[in-house]
Amino acid sequence: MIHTIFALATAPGRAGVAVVRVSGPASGDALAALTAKALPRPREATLVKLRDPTSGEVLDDALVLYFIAPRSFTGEDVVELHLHGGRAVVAGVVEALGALPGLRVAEPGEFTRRAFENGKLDLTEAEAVADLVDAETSAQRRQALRQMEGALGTLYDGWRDRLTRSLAHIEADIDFPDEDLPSGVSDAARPVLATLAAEIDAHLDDNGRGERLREGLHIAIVGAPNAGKSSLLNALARREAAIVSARAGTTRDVIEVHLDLGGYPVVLADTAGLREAAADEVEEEGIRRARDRAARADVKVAVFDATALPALDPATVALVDGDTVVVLNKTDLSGDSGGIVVGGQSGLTVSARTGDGLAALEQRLTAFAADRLAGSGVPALTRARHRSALEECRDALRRALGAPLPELMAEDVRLASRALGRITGRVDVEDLLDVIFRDFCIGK
Ligand SMILES: Nc1nc2c(ncn2[C@@H]2O[C@H](COP(=O)(O)OP(=O)(O)OP(=O)(O)O)[C@@H](O)[C@H]2O)c(=O)[nH]1
Ligand SMILES: [K+]
Ligand SMILES: [Mg+2]
Repeated sequence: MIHTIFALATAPGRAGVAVVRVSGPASGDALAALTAKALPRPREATLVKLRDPTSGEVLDDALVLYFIAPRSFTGEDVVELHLHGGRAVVAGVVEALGALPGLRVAEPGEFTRRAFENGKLDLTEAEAVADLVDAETSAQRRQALRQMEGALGTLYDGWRDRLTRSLAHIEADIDFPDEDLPSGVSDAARPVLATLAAEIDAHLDDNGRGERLREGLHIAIVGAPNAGKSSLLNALARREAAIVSARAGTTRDVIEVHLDLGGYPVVLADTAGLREAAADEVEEEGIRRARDRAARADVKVAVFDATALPALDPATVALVDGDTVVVLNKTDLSGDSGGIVVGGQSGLTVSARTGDGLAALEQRLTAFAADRLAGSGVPALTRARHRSALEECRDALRRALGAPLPELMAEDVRLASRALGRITGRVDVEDLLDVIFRDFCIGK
């Protein structure tokens, strides 16, 4: 029996409106039970009193919508209850729904999973629903919307169609080897497979742009103790996220803030000051974490202290590379000391205290973000899951191209096609679904 599921679709807590979603064959019955009335016309917002079916007590004056299968988000009968967003209202309605026969609370992602199982969405589109709900910046929103509209699914399905046609050619070769077919039909498949392998390679070779756009560009602030790293993080975040003090070795744990730089998501990390003689094992661990974070960051901000000039902290200098923005801080104290050049890069002069130079620093970081995350209009793969399936597909194509017999070629083309099909969910993906939909929150 298919259960009818329900859940609060909006964020929990007080709000102007809260939406409870119900999906499944008993949705209409549930609505009728709560209203003690005939069902409203489908897809037409209707104001009704919702009552507890047992006690008859009025729970809310609500706007309700009724969708009949298959014309709904999940492809099942769906009811949406737009309630006044108070905790007691929501609790009362949820409790009343739970008491009805055949209804149960939805699991995380279960609405979207049902939409997938009913053919309303492919897997990349379902994943995009989660990304859209999680999107914090405009670039993330655009990527999620594009994927939700099917940009990735269409690309992968198109590739899969080409493989299917090639496979037909190869199989013709196997089935009718003696017929007078134009010399070696499977030879005709070769250029098609080679082109596709090259296209997949180009798609994979994107520096993880789409995945990074989902997660944010990682920027690590590094420098000697007291260079002003935490002050700089706070100034960029426009809040006191990290403790600042005149004592060297203040910061130990890595402190992260999420920023929106020109529409690009950035995870900015403050780290412990680098020095040889750590005060204790806690600071030592902090420095280890700082180095680890610097090594994994997409971009580093190397902070030097203008009051320490002409000395430049050697541990920080050693970390400067092509992915580093060099910054000279505390220029409010140093008078006209001139700039610094580290690793061939002239440093930006800033003051975390007065805010001087911070706009230029933000611009430089935004340019890094745009360079790493901006798309060229081609949809980007957005998950490690897509990447590994595409690599599997490409490897199978390579094997197919080197296959000595049409039978072996056909087998590898089948494997390549299956790998593509798993991305969109066109082939057996039962084992994947729990993992994919587990990341959704309840009500999606
Ligand atoms: N005048 C002036 N003082 C600053 C500036 N930036 C930081 N400071 C001061 O320098 C001291 C150290 O600043 P922090 O931000 O704690 O330095 P840090 O690099 O995070 O230090 P650790 O966490 O110990 O490695 C504090 O007293 C700050 O107020 C600046 O631009 N100008
Ligand atoms: K400090
Ligand atoms: Mg600090």
